[in-house]
Amino acid sequence: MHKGIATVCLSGTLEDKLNAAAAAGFGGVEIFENDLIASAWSPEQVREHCDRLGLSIDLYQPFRDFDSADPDTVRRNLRRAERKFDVMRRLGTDTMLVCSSVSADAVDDDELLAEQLRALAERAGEHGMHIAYEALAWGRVVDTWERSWEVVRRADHPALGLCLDSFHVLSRAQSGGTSIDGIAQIPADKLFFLQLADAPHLNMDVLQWSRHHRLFPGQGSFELAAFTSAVLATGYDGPLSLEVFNDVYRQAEPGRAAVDAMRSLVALEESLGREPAPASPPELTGYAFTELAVSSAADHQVARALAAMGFAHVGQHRSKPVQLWQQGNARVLLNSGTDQATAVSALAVDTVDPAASAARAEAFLAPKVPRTRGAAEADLSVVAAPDGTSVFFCRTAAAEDGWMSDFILTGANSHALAGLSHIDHVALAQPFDYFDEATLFYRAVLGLAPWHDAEFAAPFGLVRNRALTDARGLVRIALHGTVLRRGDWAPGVPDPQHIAFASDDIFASARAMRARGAPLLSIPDNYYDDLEARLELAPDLLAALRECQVLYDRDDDGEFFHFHTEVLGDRVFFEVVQRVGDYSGYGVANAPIRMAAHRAARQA
Ligand SMILES: O=C(O)c1ccc(O)c(O)c1
Ligand SMILES: [Mg+2]
Repeated sequence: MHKGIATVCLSGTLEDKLNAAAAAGFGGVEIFENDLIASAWSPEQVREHCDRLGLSIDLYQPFRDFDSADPDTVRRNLRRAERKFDVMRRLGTDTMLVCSSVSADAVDDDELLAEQLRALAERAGEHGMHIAYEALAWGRVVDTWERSWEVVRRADHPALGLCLDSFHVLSRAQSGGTSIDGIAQIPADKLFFLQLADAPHLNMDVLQWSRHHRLFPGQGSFELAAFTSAVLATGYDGPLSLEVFNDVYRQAEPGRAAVDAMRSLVALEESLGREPAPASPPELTGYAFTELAVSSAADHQVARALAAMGFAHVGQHRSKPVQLWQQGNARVLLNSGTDQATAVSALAVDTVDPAASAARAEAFLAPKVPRTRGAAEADLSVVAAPDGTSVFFCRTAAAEDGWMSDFILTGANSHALAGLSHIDHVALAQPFDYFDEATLFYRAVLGLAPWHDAEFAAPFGLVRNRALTDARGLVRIALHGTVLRRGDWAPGVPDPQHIAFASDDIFASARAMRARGAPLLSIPDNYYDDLEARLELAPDLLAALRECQVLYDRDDDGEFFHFHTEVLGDRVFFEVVQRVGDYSGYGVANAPIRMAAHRAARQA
């Protein structure tokens, strides 16, 4: 389908926005008048530039509050509209957006409102143009799509139709004010335009919600696929046009934001099952490995910690300063060949079809990471996640030509000295500005689904957590970040990252690691006193938790046990977890305890 984007979604001047939209592969744009008025280009020059870029101008939005109880205001608005039809002719566009009025003098009479819109449509028709009428959720009188349809139906003019905007419809539907049920019955020739935006569920003033928090489809919680399907069921075949007002995207580099936006439409089309969509995500079977870039100073520190946790140095890369450490099926690469401070530099997922995974990543515009590779080394596909972490597609089971054959085995044994079996999850702090982009990236590229969302009060600020996982829970990625960053007081671990390993006997793992001298994190006694008060744990269990410094959580599905190492380098630590029953969370309730404990450990 024809994909468009409103200029309000992107940062910069009109020229910046058009160039970014075209580079990301959009076929059209909606131009908001302010962008044109501030442009040094004449409407003809804008049109020529769009032609050169292969962009159509699908819609022009020149003004608000058209209708009025005051006849003189209506007369002036009609005169102004005539001038704008002229601008639209010069731009080469034929659809004008008119939103329902938010003004105190908005017409509160469907018949009169229909008459005023008919007068506008009559003039538009004379210029070969159309009016798309849109109900704003906070419109003074018309605030649902049903009411806007009633008015358009009454006006009964061929040059007047509807613009549906998913935000207005779905935000109102959340509070029960409207529903998508009747949309499919709108005649296609009366549906002139479709604007798409997602949003997180928030309980706040709808105008503020719309102006600051809209998101690209797939980044929020709205049912965009159901909404869009209802619209397409009418027979609508106009543009799918993104209209996202968002504080981050309005400041972000427009080229990158436009790619993110395009990714959201490709994903939406896939969920509609209409287009020749990218092949569905190949099944993931777990983590092949996680790679840490280690600074030379921390190099030995991380290796020592892994050894004390029961890992063995089982392999050395043939051509790079990279070590493979392994315990059970948990594999960690230590790469000392970068100049980076110690950090998670790559995730490698095991997929049943690495080539198909890579093709899917390409279809979703994931940036490829160029690699150097020695003779006879595995040809691995790598893309960059929004925070810069490399994502590899591997198939560890394919022993002959798999990634592990790039390593010369040391002969060390990888049996589970401390009971670790595999990587349970990887947790990555996200820069605030990339949080939503990262959600969509992992959702689209890896086919993960957003799972647990949580916000919690931590010692150094509110933290937002979002975990994404595949259907079987074999690849879990936990994203987190501060909701707001202010000032430079930074006593916590800056942008922490951790790798969590699974154990099926957490106490045995903790004891084994302690005996081997692992740098495990101490937990305050207060925590265990509170656990006892809250959860009435059996005395033996509580004693074991306290002795082993293990944190505990439970919910209706099961129980969760976990403990952590101290921070290695500036920001990385390890976690060991045990899931019991169907517990699928991450012990978020304990995160503030862990953060305070990391701070205390650094001061000690
Ligand atoms: O926030 C607004 O004013 C506004 C303007 C135009 C739209 O299409 C819309 O959905 C909202
Ligand atoms: Mg809109």
